[in-house]
Amino acid sequence: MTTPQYRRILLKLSGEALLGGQSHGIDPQLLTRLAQEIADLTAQRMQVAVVIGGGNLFRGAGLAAAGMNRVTADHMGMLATVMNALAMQDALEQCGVAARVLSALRMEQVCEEYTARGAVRHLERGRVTLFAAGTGNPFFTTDSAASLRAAEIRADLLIKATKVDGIYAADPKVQPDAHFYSQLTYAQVLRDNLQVMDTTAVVLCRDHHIPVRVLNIYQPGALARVIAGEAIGSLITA
Ligand SMILES: Nc1ncnc2c1ncn2[C@@H]1O[C@H](COP(=O)(O)OP(=O)(O)OP(=O)(O)O)[C@@H](O)[C@H]1O
Ligand SMILES: O=c1ccn([C@@H]2O[C@H](COP(=O)(O)O)[C@@H](O)[C@H]2O)c(=O)[nH]1
Repeated sequence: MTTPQYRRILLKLSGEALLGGQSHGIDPQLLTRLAQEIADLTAQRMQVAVVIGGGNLFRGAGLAAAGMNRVTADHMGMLATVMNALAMQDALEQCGVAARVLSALRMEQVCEEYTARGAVRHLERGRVTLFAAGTGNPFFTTDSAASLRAAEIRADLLIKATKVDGIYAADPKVQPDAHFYSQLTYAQVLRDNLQVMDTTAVVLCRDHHIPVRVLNIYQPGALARVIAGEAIGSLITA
């Protein structure tokens, strides 16, 4: 086993990718595989915090485009992230790993309320912490929540596990021949308006010196390889 290159990471998992091959909900096999990969990291004494998006269930912008009040729509989006976090908490527990969902919106019958101190305490005790309900505010995304939480808990690295292999000069789903970047700066991502992560998230990571690695969620073993120091996907640094 190689020595981990990081002590505390924040892993942002795409909600939409959790669909796997399904038309809605969560692919149970994909969930179990991801939970096992997270469990493998904790076995190396890594502290792992997780943010899961809500794109497999609801996105506020999509609901608002269909006519719903945007704030209500974003509340639904945030609740979707709570459901995904609860599913991952269960999958982790089935792998024998202690996990806690900490929500930015209070729902004490369901999970704990997020506080930075509470999160760090859980992490230091070896529990995977799942940050749910985004930032707790409408008009934000879970990418922004991931960078905010990464700054609050002083994560060494933010990993964005998404549906593409990394960062390209343009959306590879639109331009399949777009140039792939293995490493780039926060300034370049912002200047070229690369849409893989929203601007707020990139700026927060830049201001708090948090490197960001973007990789493909569908690539089994990618997390362990990154933690061992392999250069998979794309790395954003200063
Ligand atoms: N320059 C780019 N490089 C890489 N991907 C890009 C780029 N521009 C746009 N994208 C798109 O961004 C998507 C990832 O961003 P998005 O925020 O939608 O994430 P997500 O990981 O699916 O999150 P969620 O489902 O949780 O909202 C990729 O699937 C890709 O199609
Ligand atoms: O801080 C936040 C984070 C998220 N939302 C809403 O949730 C959905 C799902 O998140 P994704 O990042 O799109 O996966 C998002 O579309 C927003 O509607 C939020 O309001 N505030």
